[in-house]
Amino acid sequence: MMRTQPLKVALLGCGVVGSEVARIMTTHATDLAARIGAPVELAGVAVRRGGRERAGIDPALITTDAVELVKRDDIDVVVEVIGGIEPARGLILSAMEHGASVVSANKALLAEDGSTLHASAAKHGVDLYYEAAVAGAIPLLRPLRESLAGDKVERVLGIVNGTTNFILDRMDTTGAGFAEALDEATALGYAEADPTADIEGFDAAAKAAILAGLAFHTRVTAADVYREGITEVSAADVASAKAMDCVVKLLAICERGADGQSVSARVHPAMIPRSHPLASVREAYNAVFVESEAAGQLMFYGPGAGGAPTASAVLGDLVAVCRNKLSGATGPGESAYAALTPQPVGIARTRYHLSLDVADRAGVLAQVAAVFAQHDVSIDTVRQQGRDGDATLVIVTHTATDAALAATVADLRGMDIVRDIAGIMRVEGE
Ligand SMILES: NC(=O)c1ccc[n+]([C@@H]2O[C@H](COP(=O)([O-])OP(=O)(O)OC[C@H]3O[C@@H](n4cnc5c(N)ncnc54)[C@H](O)[C@@H]3O)[C@@H](O)[C@H]2O)c1
Ligand SMILES: N[C@@H](CCO)C(=O)O
Ligand code: NA
Repeated sequence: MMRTQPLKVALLGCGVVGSEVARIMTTHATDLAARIGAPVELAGVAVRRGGRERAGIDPALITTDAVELVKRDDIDVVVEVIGGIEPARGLILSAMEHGASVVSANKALLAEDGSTLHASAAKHGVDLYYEAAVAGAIPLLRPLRESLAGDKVERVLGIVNGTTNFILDRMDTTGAGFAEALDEATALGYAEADPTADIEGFDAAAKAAILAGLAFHTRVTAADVYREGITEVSAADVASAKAMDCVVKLLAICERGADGQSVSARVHPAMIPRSHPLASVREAYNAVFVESEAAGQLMFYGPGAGGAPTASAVLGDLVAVCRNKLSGATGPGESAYAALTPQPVGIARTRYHLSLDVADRAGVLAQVAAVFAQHDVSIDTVRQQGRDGDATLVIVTHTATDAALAATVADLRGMDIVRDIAGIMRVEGE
């Protein structure tokens, strides 16, 4: 039975994502009503600066006073697509206090202070959904929160930032350096005017924190995530990867520790074999593997950004929270019961690629190998290229801890026979 009284939605922010949310709410109104069981009505749109016409939005709905909008008694759901920590956090908390469920796309806020938002949602008996916050349109958080709630997730591994994937893909296909590829990403509208959050890995680290929290039923914040961006990835690194039939990707990796009591989350560039499915993720696409005990390996792939794809995820959440409102229920809240300990990256074990310029004379390889052995870092392969009395040793290790590799590199740097060390990069996916 269709309820005639509409559910009222307040939209906070009308930028890239917000304008698409408003458009889809209008153009799909009949279908949305049928799927929810009641019409949904856009009851107010908060913008930063008024006085501008916004396509398809009744000017009477526009306000520059988000604070008042979220306090309105008649609002059932608040959709927050402003971004950043404040005023988004204050507005969401106020909306919940006034009885509204919240849909947000705000990874920065969820990764910094998701538990405060979840606690407020629980206290006020409302929903907090945020599928759009990680990997845009790709259904990923709901599968983790709901579909896999009966399984035991062991590892989440993926490409969760489209801008950096675009840049690394260009470096791989054209041989361009980082700066040149970034310029192209900016010109094509993939990178923002200030690309820091993407290229330094902050965006991916926020997403990794959210994924780790959901996967392992533990509170994980952005500060718990080890983070390296892609600004130091050189054309030479990409060429070294190619020589090993690998490609460089910015990966987010969330793992349960071997002790069963800890979790590690990290974001860094890594070489992966071209035969690995993540190697075929091109341009600005995202892809995430989830490995769980009973299900095995699952792969989620699709557009991780953009107005319409992100709005698709927001609308899915809007339908879910509206259905919950009508049935008087709420969806899953925060699940942090496992309370695993977030671990520093030093304990994570990965393989490493490094390239050493050394003097080309008898005994050098043995001396270099001895330093690896001293730190219990086992060498998998060594490739030597001679040039003008010097030689380049391209070494790939077996799995080692970050701490052991760092100590090895520090000792190697102190040796007379080692002229330079370059291309230090983790190797994943083998
Ligand atoms: N664009 C994407 O591809 C994408 C993908 C996934 C998630 N997200 C997330 O969605 C959110 C919105 O991103 P976006 O790309 O639409 O950003 P945007 O900058 O295009 O839009 C944000 C809008 O909020 C407005 N705003 C700022 N302060 C405000 C206030 N106090 N009251 C009302 N409006 C205010 C700004 O004027 C701007 O128009 C962010 O949290 C972002 O991380 C975006
Ligand atoms: N800047 C992000 C947008 C989606 O969160 C990206 O490049 O993936
Ligand atoms: Na998503």
